[in-house]
Amino acid sequence: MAGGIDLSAVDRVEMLKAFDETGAGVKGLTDSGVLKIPKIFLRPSEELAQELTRKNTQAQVPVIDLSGILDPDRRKEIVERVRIASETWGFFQVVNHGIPLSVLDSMTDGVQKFFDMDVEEKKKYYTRDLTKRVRYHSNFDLFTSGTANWRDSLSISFSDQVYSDELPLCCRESMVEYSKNVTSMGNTLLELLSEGLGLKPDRLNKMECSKGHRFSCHYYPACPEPELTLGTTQHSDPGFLTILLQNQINGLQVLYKDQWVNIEPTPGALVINIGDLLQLVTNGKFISNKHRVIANCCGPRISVACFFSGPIGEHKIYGPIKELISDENPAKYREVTLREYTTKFLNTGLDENLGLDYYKL
Ligand SMILES: O=C(O)CCC(=O)C(=O)O
Ligand SMILES: [Fe+2]
Repeated sequence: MAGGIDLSAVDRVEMLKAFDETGAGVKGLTDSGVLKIPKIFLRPSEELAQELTRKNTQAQVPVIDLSGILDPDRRKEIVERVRIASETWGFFQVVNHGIPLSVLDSMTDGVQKFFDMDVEEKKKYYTRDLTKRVRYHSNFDLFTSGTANWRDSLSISFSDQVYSDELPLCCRESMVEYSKNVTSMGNTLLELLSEGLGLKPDRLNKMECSKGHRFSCHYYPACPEPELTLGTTQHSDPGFLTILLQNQINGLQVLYKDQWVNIEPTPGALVINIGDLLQLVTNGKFISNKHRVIANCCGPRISVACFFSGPIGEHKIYGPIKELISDENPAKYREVTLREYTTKFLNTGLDENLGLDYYKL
């Protein structure tokens, strides 16, 4: 696809290759002082035209206070808020979640340190080989998407075993610490979500929804023409659940009632969202909502998305949970192996992905 701009497909591929070969990413462009963004980042004009009418500055994503979660009455309240947010927004922020602010700050500092390294140092990790556990790249879907995004990323896959000596030294300790904390929080959230579905607290964890997680550490440099591009194209997340840490620079937006709503950075808060696989196993009760990141004239914006996507690379099958379907409420989605599902996601550009529609019955 040649995107919606005046560029032949051949020219476009050449430009993408030239950009990719630098290994310097979008940060390299801003560091070199570009004043105009290269054509590969330009969004189609019809998409830009829609922007003017699609903003909602009033609505606010629910913020849920997790303090007192072990007290039975308080827990009921929290479960109810989590349920409502998951059925309506598919997004919420959590505060008083128990992860110390120092652990969050050290994680974003670690990401900053990684991207601040010399290009030659960073290049040691620059790869599009999906079998690598540590991958630094700009736009995982650079060659499959219509428009490139104004961001670079460092992607880390964790399994039960933590391969800490493979992690870049500048952020190793903070990543391992954050990974421990976020794993335990993922389990807690899946318990709350199970209870919100009227199921036993361990139901989703028993399905191994929180087994195997991956960090996407995004770096969004300041952009000289932010209104012409995006930090992240609109999409829904493919996994079960995402826990997102963001620094204090705005940009994340969620689509609510067909309008974009800002998710304001709140110190110490984490953003939680339901992914496509959780929508699939809950038979559509919880929604995996579209979101995106706008580009910004100031920066860098740093975020760390932690995706819980089930046991990586396995043939495990997921479909709507039996207790949630009935004659009146039949299965809306077919069963799918995790391998088929993941392969499909990774081979499709973010802006071309049909999400769950592909698995609808
Ligand atoms: O950077 C962000 O705030 C969001 C990133 C995101 O949506 C993703 O990695 O799936
Ligand atoms: Fe996302």
